Amino acid sequence: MTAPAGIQWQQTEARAPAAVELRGVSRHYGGKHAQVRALDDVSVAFAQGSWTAVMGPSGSGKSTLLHCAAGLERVSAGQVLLGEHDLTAAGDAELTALRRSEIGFVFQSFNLIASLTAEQNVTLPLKLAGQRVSAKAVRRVLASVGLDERRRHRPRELSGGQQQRVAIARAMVTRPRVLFADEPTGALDSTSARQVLRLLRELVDGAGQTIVMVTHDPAAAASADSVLFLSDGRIVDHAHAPSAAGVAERLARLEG
Ligand SMILES: Nc1ncnc2c1ncn2[C@@H]1O[C@H](COP(=O)(O)OP(=O)(O)OP(=O)(O)O)[C@@H](O)[C@H]1O
Repeated sequence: MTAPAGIQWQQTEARAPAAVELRGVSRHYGGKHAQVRALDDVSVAFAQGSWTAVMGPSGSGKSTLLHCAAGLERVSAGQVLLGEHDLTAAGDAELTALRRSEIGFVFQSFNLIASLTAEQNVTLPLKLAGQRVSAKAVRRVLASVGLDERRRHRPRELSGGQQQRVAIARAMVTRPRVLFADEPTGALDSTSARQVLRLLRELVDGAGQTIVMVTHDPAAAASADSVLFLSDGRIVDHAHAPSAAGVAERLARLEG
């Protein structure tokens, strides 16, 4: 189904409240004469407990959408609502506090701190958020990603897939309202990628986690509940429970 550009798009038909919502969000870069509209009047609500993949050609605004929704970047116009919090109205200190307690972020390149063990990497967000550090809770979250026995290892002593699972544990330790993932399987071999996608599915089905994930990989996108397609900074299509072949075909049409 093709949605008209800029249409308000609800993530599921279900009436679950939105974990994060963008209302008429635009993000422009550059000056008056060479302006790029990275996001152009995007409205979308991501329901609690849903997993959405964001796809689109290179430069279509996927990372910008993720960064604006996660409060990593300010919008040029519109509103970003994270539950009851309006990120666009928040001052810098409030935004930092919200990012630390309500948002988890996973990157393609893991971004673990090389000098810290897996356990210390996972502990860090709790310390930054000023939360009590429970060694038991840290071990529990490492066990939930299958890495309790590797907790004393440093990133260089772990495989890419293991490092990404530590990064997911680190993002999840503060129990964020939304987990944002930017190409989480982009640097992994297919077996490790499948493991990471299985883990994300467990978080959604088992813990009701909300996930918004940018990916270029149709197989990864097909692991999500639904897929949002961007082109030129606008939502132009969406698919619910799509197959990898269906996703690849829609993407090819956009890239064509
Ligand atoms: N800091 C910036 N300054 C100027 N233009 C930017 C900046 N960040 C992004 N853009 C532009 O905004 C548009 C959207 O970029 P964005 O990175 O969101 O796209 P994307 O879909 O994530 O691309 P890719 O798949 O290649 O990572 C692009 O035209 C890009 O060049």
